Amino acid sequence: MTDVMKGDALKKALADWLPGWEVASSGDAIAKSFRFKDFRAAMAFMNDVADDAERLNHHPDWSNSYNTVDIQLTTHDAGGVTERDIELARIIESKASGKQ
Ligand SMILES: C[C@H](O)[C@H](O)[C@H]1CNC2=NC(N)=NC(=O)C2=N1
Repeated sequence: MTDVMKGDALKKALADWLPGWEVASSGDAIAKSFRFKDFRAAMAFMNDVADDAERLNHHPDWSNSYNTVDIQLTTHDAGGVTERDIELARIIESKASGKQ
């Protein structure tokens, strides 16, 4: 199983790779809120990411309200943030870019 990332190592990974992502208050997840043009754009984004989540067998914890999608990523099996979350977050960044 992949190692859980914590503390400064996790903060550095976010600073280096994932602008706007933060460690959730629980410390067990990384989080970012995305805002799109409208509800349809938010749904299109979620469907787009869903295909990658299935392919990776790694799924976001997320919610939608109109044009906003709040995302938390954690590796449930490991009980914290792992490289798999960083990988999915990077995909999410690329899918969101230019659409917000
Ligand atoms: C059985 C199945 O492989 C696991 O439940 C997968 C599915 N998707 C998952 N997604 C996430 N985010 N964390 C997991 O630990 C996880 N585990």
